[in-house]
Amino acid sequence: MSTPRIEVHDDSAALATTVAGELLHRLADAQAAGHVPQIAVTGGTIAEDIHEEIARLSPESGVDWTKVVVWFGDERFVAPDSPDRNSRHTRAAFLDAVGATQVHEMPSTADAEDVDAGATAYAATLREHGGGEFDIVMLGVGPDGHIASLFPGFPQLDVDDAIAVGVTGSPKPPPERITLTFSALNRARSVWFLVSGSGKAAAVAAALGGADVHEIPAAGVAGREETTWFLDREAASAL
Ligand SMILES: O=C(O)[C@H](O)[C@@H](O)[C@H](O)[C@H](O)COP(=O)(O)O
Repeated sequence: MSTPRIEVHDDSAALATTVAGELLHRLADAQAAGHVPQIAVTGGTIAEDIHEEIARLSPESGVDWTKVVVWFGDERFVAPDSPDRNSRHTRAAFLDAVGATQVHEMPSTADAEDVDAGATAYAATLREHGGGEFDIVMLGVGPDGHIASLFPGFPQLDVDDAIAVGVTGSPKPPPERITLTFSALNRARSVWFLVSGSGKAAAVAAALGGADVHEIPAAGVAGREETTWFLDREAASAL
């Protein structure tokens, strides 16, 4: 487990541009070394800003997005055309624009009979590709310290024999979701937390201050080689 590194940027726009640029830089380096990088993306508002910056900056980056494997850290278990689908937003924000072709969406209600079956199917797909050999996992953080769809006090926090699980009764709507587990997330070489706004400041301080993972799930994730908290000033204001 790597020691967390903290980067504080003036505002969400600077944060989004920095993260997008760093991601493209890492992907280009990996491809130059003959590696097909695997990343996991997240939902949420700062992620959306970052994704739009990736689309803007990618043409100059030299990254071949047909040689990047894209996974999702979590997804809402809703209809495929629902505006709640993270994959729908992520495709619109950058995946379609950059020409990504190796994108593994989590099942929707059209793909699986229930959320647990959907999680089982996604875990099987992950295992076909190495079982979560993520180079970079990007995670937004909720005001309650949740990451992906791992919420405080939920039983999924204690699941250590599966890499993806179903969630029902999510405190953040919609209620049904599929999420990677700590087991999967902590396999990543690099974990990047993407956090903007004063509403997250307490959760950021708690996560970095050694909070229990059952109270602040963000405290339960670290990369094997790198853990970086990309913050804006507001999100860093309680540090
Ligand atoms: O599907 C989801 O809802 C997201 O994956 C979720 O984990 C998100 O990343 C955080 O809730 C932060 O979201 P914001 O950046 O919008 O606060």
